[in-house]
This record gives sequence, C-alpha cells and structure tokens, in this order.
Amino acid sequence: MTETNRHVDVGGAAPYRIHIGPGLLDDGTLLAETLRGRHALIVSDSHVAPLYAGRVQSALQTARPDLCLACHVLPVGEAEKTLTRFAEVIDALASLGATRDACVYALGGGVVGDLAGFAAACWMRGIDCVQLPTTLLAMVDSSVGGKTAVDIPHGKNLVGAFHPPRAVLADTTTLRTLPARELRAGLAEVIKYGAIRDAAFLDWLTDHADALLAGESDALAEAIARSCAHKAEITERDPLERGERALLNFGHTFAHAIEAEQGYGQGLNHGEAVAVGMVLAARLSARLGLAAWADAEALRTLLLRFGLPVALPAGLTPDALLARMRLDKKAQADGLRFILWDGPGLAHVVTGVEEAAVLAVLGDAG
Ligand SMILES: O=C(O)C(=O)C[C@@H](O)[C@H](O)[C@H](O)COP(=O)(O)O
Ligand SMILES: [Zn+2]
Repeated sequence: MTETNRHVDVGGAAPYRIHIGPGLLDDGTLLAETLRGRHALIVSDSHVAPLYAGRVQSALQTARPDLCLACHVLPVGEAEKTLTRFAEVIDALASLGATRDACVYALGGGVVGDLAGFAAACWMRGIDCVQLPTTLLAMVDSSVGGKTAVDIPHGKNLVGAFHPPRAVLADTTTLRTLPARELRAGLAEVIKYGAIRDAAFLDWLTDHADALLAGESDALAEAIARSCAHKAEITERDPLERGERALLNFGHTFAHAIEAEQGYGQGLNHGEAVAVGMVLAARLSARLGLAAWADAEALRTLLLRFGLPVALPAGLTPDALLARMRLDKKAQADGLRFILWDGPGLAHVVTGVEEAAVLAVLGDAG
C-alpha cells in the first residue's frame, strides 16, 4: 500500500498544521509555505544534518531562490541541550542577519527541536519556527505544543519558553533508519497518550505491537496521527499548562529526576525514563488508592512488551531522586504535584503528595 499524507490541525490563538507523511523534507513548497521573510536558519545535529540538511536546503532554495539560508549543526545528544549551545544558535542568527520575519527550521529529534525552538522564541523576542522532527519521539511529542527549553545542571528543561511552531512537517521516511532504541523511546510517549486519555488506544497499541516495533509505516503513521491528535486537543485548550496540559507530564516527575541524576545522555534516554516514570507513577497511584494494582501491573507489562525499561536503573538513591523532584516545574509551595493515574485512559493532577509515599515507591522500584 502507498503511504498517504495525513494532517492534524492545532487550533487556538496561534494555529498551525502538523503534516505527517513520506517525502515532506523534499517538498520545497510545503517547507516554504509559512515563510514570511528572506532569512532562514536550519538547525540540526551532527547525526541528522549529513542525512537530511542538504535536501531541506536545496528544496527550500528551489522554492525560494531569494532566500538567505544558513545551516547550524550542533553536536548530537541530550548533553548538548545547554545554554552554551543555545548561545551558539543565537550567534548563528546574528551572523545571518536574521530579521524579525526570519524562520528557524528545527531539523532533528527532541534536543534539536527544544533548543532551536528556544532560540527562535528568544531571537528578537520571537521569530517563526518550523519543526522538522526526524525521530518518533519528536513527531509524537516534542515538536508539537510549543514547549521549548534547555537543560541546566539543576534539572531538565528548567530554562525555556512556550513558543508554538508555525508548522510541523513529520517526514515518516526518516523513521526507516531510526535506531530501534530511539523507536522504542518514542513509543513510550505514544503509550502515555493511551494511559492518560484513551484506553481504546492502549488496546490498539497492544494489537499492533509487532507492526510498530518492526517499523511498519502504516502502523507508525496511525500511531503518530492519533498521538498528535491527542496532543493538539490538549495544547490548543491549555497552551501554557495552566491546567489539563499537565497531564502530558504523566511519568515525567520521576523521569526528569532519573535523567538529571544519571547525567543527561549518560543513562536512560528521555522515552526510556518516561517508561520507568509511568510505572512508578502508576504504583504511587495504586499505593494512594487511586488505581488498581492490577492496572499498574498491566501498564508495566505493556511497556515491557515494547522493550522498554520498567525498573529504576542501579545506583540511584530514593533520597537523591526526591531532591531532584523538589525542583520539578509542577512542584509548588505546598509540595510535590504528581500526575496520578485512575486506570487506563484516566489521569489527574494531585497536589501535596506525601514524600513518604514517593520514597516508598522508589524504595520498591529497583
Ligand atoms: O508538552 C507537554 O506539555 C509535555 O509535558 C510533554 C512531555 O512529554 C515533554 O517531555 C515535555 O518537554 C516535558 O515538559 P516539562 O515542562 O516537564 O519540562
Ligand atoms: Zn516527555
């Protein structure tokens, strides 16, 4: 069967379209559709740029021969999502002479999308950003919704801004060469949507696990479109995370603490940490009497089925993780806030969670 293009529209004050399909990185007309000015900067990393940056560059240049276009390549990896690398992108925009109607094209995975998006949010107080995600995780999650950020040693994504993209072009052919570990990491965020708001999607994922893990294009395109539809619905109603958007953080309080404690890019990747985090959040929910233990165990089994880690990596202490969690962006003066689980498809925000309960779950999680 030939792959067809799909799209998901995100409404609200700054609407945009998520395009999903093969060959989009070569579609100069689509790439240039939202361009307003004469300057554009492609930001990519040292793994992705050699594969796709030249293609994007020539497609854009053909569609817009007058375009003043440059490419800035970051070293690959979560460890590079720093203020230092951010400043380098800002320098690249300055060297290009980017005016306020310029556009940043973020070509890569979540790190590139977050960092390039943050540079776009800050340059001249905000220029356009088109997200060109090349990993499953970036397609289903980080390229959508406008969260941009860098990490600092104190914690993940602690410096950032909300800056919605002008468009998202998810070229599904890029998934054909994605390493299996990266594919599974993206599937963790896909499972998250089922866990927090769509029990039927969890069943669909169970039925299509083999196809998804084998990288079958129809199954992946369906998973991407359904995930983006969930994210679009939530983020258009709550773009600034004043309320329901926090549900997208299911598993993340634990995950961010794990990532920071292990050292960015040194241990579990983000999707893997989210998988462990969802197991811990489900167990915390069961301990607090919100979810059934059997449901928490079923979620763990599903994550295992997708080859994801479900236990805390060795060497992390509950106290150190808890200290990290106190700096979580959801935490408030009255204590820790968690996204807790009421069973398949249902989650809610809980304030003032007792630290003793969190420590107990962490203590059992090795
Ligand atoms: O878009 C959101 O909102 C999310 O929470 C999605 C998360 O999967 C994503 O990892 C996000 O970057 C986490 O945001 P943070 O505000 O907790 O740093
Ligand atoms: Zn995430």
